[in-house]
Amino acid sequence: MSHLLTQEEATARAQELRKTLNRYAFEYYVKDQPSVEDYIYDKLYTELVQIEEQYPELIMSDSPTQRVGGKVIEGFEKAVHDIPLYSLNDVFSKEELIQFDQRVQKTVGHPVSYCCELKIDGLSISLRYENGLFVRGATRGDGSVGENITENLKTVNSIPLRLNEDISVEVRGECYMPKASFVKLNQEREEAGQDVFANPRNAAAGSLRQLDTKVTAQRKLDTFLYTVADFGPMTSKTQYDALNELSEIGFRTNPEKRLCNTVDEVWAFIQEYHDKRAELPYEIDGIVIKVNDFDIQESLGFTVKAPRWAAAYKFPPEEAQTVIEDIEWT
Ligand SMILES: NC(=O)c1cnc(OC2CCCC2)nc1N
Repeated sequence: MSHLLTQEEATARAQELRKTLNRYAFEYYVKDQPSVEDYIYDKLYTELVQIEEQYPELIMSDSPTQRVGGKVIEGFEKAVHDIPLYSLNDVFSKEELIQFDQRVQKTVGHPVSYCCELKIDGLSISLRYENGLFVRGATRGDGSVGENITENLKTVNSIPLRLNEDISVEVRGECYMPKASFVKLNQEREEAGQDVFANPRNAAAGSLRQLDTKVTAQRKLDTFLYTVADFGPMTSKTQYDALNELSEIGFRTNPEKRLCNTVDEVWAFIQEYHDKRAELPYEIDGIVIKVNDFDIQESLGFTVKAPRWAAAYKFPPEEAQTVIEDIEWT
């Protein structure tokens, strides 16, 4: 119980509590390695809530008390992407994968290494940080203009409100609903006589388009980040290293990545995760293959809509689910 603190004591204590609580939350939601029991977190959280009630001017944007939502907004403002979000060229067979690799080698003049990642079936998001603080979150939209959903994304526990370093970057990734959360949500909706969501991707889209952020906060969404758009002071020269650097500065990244030196190694990764797909705690709809070296990516460039240095190998849809309707909101 915090006895009545002076303004100065409260300021110092609130800063210390934000720092400690954000570290505990990073360990729990991003590294999946909590270092303290929940009751410790809850006790400190309650103390911070009391201090913020006593001194509301001490409520900072990176305070964990801001995650519970509660703002009801009128609508979503537009969010212009200074650096566009690209889509991916799809391939559907080993032959098409080999053709992709041949085209890359022909342009580059030598074999290249690929960073292979699971293709998470969620919603693309772009996150902007200034001096370490989360300042804007947006949907992909048409790649150039999306919707500002910052208030909703603040309720997603794996999105850091403050990075481990006070740097300015813009990163992109996927916001998704874990399979277990999807099943539980649909059971609740069915019991309440509401429509159920066709799949976790629709459920995530529906959850992020909520104007009442308290509803978003209850939906247990999660993230995997995979692209650095504005590097700021980040130094990675390859996609594989960039994924590790994203994790170091505070983002949740998918651990199932693999550096492949030949198209046969890429194919082995594709087969391995096609077989593992059903046991993953989140839905994937394929594998993303990216030329690993950023300088070589730059030499390959982009077509109108997609990079020449990446391909998405698409898995056939899982057992056909009755798709009620796809929420048209990319
Ligand atoms: N859904 C995914 O998991 C995913 C999607 N896209 C990308 O990379 C694109 C982004 C810009 C060019 C390549 N990687 C991913 N892992």
